[in-house]
Amino acid sequence: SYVIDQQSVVNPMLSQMQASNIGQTIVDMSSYANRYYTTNNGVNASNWLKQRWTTMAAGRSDIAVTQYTHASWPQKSVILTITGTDNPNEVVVLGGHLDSINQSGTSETTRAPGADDDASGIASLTEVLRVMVASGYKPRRTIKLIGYAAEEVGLRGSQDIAQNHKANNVNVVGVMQLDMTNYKGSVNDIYLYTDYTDNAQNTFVGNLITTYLPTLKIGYDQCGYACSDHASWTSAGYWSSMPFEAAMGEDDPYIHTANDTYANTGNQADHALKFARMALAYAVELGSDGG
Ligand SMILES: N[C@H](Cc1ccc(I)cc1)C(=O)NO
Ligand SMILES: [Zn+2]
Ligand SMILES: [Zn+2]
Repeated sequence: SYVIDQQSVVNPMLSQMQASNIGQTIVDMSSYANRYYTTNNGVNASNWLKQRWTTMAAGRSDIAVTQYTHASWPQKSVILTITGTDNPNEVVVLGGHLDSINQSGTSETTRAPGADDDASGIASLTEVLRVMVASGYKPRRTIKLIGYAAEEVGLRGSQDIAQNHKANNVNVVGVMQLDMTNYKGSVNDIYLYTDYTDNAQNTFVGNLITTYLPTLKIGYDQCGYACSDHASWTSAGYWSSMPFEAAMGEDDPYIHTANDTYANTGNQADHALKFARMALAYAVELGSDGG
């Protein structure tokens, strides 16, 4: 049952969230030539994120940051775990992918800044982390923030991780994917994709938006294929949602090229801030349930 009852905790946190912080993370991540899953740049970008999240979690003994080693390529996924206080076996997952790609082929020096795809999603999650730590928020359930490796080459990092959670019978109660959050290509603000996701959870996410972000307009659409890491969790039997920046065909036209830059999303992160706020509400409302 998706009860919305944490207003006194969520609303003060929402007002602390700032687009400028999201923009800085996008700039930092897109400064690597690329974040491709097989390059040294790609490996270094993963290590950068691990260090960044580790620094942000300093002082919190309930927060651990690890890298997930994938057998057949060098770029690691990054997993931040906030262990729940009295209901830690129930797990809430929020993710985005840390890799990038250039559709013409990506070698060590090929330019693939991936500012929107998907530094924007990682940056949105990073702002969620910053505000949760600043507020001293401690969830009852365990919350995991995941930067997946190798999404662009077949959702491979999330496939490994989702299947690993399934094999270990981890009770993941919900998954949210943020892949491309900063290019406002359509009339509505947040588009909930209805294929390869869970309908009941999508309804909950819609209710979170109307409750906490009432000025935002919600759209619905379908990818028609497994278009991001949420599909790995769905195929492992978990409930996932994929809030996306635009309607199909109206998304960022620069993705998978050297022109997927912060400048090409207007050197601002106002659109991504909507997704960060939605993600915070999702994390706290689901994370605060006692079981
Ligand atoms: N294909 C996806 C992005 C993507 C997802 C949905 C739609 I509609 C259009 C584009 C991708 O590149 N993810 O990294
Ligand atoms: Zn992509
Ligand atoms: Zn993507």
